[in-house]
Amino acid sequence: MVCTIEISNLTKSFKGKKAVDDVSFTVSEGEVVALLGPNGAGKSTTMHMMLGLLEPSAGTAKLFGLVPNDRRVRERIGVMPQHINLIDALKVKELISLFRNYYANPLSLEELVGITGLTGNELSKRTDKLSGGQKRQVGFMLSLAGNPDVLFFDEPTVGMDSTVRKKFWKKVKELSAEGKTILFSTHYLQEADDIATRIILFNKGKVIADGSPEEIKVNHLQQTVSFRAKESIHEGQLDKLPNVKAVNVVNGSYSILTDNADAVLAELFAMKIGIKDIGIKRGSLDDVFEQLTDKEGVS
Ligand SMILES: Nc1ncnc2c1ncn2[C@@H]1O[C@H](COP(=O)(O)OP(=O)(O)OP(=O)(O)O)[C@@H](O)[C@H]1O
Repeated sequence: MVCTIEISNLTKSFKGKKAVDDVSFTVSEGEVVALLGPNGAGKSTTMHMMLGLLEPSAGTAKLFGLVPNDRRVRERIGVMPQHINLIDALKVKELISLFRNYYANPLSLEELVGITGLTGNELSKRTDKLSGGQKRQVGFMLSLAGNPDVLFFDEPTVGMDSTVRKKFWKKVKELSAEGKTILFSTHYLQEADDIATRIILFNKGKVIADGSPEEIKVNHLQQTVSFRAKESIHEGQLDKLPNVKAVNVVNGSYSILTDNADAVLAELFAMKIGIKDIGIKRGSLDDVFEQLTDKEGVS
């Protein structure tokens, strides 16, 4: 796999406080990576350093082995920032033409319109007459103008209604199928779970988990083993078992929180307490997010 993005020990401090703290990772060609994390976790700051919009306090960000501000990099990337500022005096169509002129091999206007599905009426509007959601669609279009290999979307779907949001992700999936590398930040765990091949979870400026949505769930998610028992269980007996993190009893039904449900079940059977009505529940990505960010203590 060709390494497209290489982040090494990236750090950014604002007034002595670390917004991004010694972050390292690589992204290979064709990956769809979600940067996930609570407000202020450092996602945008990391992205801005990758794009050469912010100078790192320490460490490096390289794209295609080059510094982000290199012209050869700029020609191969497309960016949809969190706050989209369009030139007010221009009509959408004029703005797109302007952007297409920046690139050696731009997509045609027809291709770009086809991708985002804006109507002729919207294309003839001045950009200051667009709604917030329409501005984001134009931002999406502009990010694709140069037919880039790598796309960066910073919280792309904020302000999009559900229809536009669905269309947007459908298109992103198509772009990914074409082999484009895509990096996006989001607060919406469902989006990350549905779209990303990989999630990098940020908290307090650090990467606290990195893997496919499935790997993150398997490696980081605690499970709940629930059961009833024919024999009585002494108080504290379950808490002493090696893989048990917490025990809850409601009306004779036990719930055990654990990282290893198989081991807990083996221990319960070995106790010969006649366990029955056994259930194992593994939570969602939401639970992982809460567990990991809580453990690290979100400020
Ligand atoms: N220009 C700046 N000056 C001072 N502090 C900043 C600046 N930019 C970001 N920060 C701080 O850096 C930290 C990380 O911010 P960042 O915007 O990267 O987080 P984020 O994960 O993208 O958050 P959100 O999800 O809210 O967009 C925050 O504490 C923020 O206040």
